[in-house]
Amino acid sequence: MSYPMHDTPYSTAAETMIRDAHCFYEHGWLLGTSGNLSVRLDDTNFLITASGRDKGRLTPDDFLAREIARPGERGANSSAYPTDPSLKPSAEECIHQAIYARVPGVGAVYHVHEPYSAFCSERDANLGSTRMSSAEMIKGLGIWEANPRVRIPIFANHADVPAIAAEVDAHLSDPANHKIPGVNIRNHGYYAWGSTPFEAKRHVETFAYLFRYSWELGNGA
Ligand SMILES: CSCCC(=O)C(=O)COP(=O)(O)O
Ligand SMILES: [Zn+2]
Repeated sequence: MSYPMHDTPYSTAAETMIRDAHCFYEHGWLLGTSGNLSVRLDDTNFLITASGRDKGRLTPDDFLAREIARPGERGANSSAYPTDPSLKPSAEECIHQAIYARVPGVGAVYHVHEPYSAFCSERDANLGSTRMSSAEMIKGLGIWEANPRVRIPIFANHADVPAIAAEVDAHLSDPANHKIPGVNIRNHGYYAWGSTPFEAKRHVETFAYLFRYSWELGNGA
């Protein structure tokens, strides 16, 4: 399977994810093949990491293109882009599908296994969300209001991943829930998205700071 030439949406998306994944890996947020990344290619397709790859050492051969499902549909559609048929998409593709289908203008979805998000999810499971209380860093989520009241929702980590995706899909079917560009999966890790890969990366890093801040401060309420 030949990798599309340089300076195509496919090659640019792959190169961006290789670079961003390496950065997250160095932080310790993608250890042991954990996490997955995707970038939109056009109106109807995105490029996603193949399942089980070393996210610290991704190569251009570790991605495959998928078609975006319609809202509420379970997506698992191959794409018109050339894709090695032996590659298996991320086991969590359906969560990426729900985010692309429900949130208008999403250009990238990044999922990391960052430890403080897991600590906070255990502590705050009974509340259903974690309060993000560092007012200055909340600006990194694109929220600039004074005294923002920001909480990131926590979803159950069902063994059946499509069941997680169905709950994320239901949550995002309400546009009022689009203000926070992320969801946390209990004792697992979080998803963050943005209109571009740059913005998705900024949101991943901002959530990492905010979860650690919340945990270190012991601020669970
Ligand atoms: C040790 S990682 C377990 C699976 C997971 O949660 C994950 O994020 C990676 O799954 P993928 O199929 O995308 O490699
Ligand atoms: Zn995961």
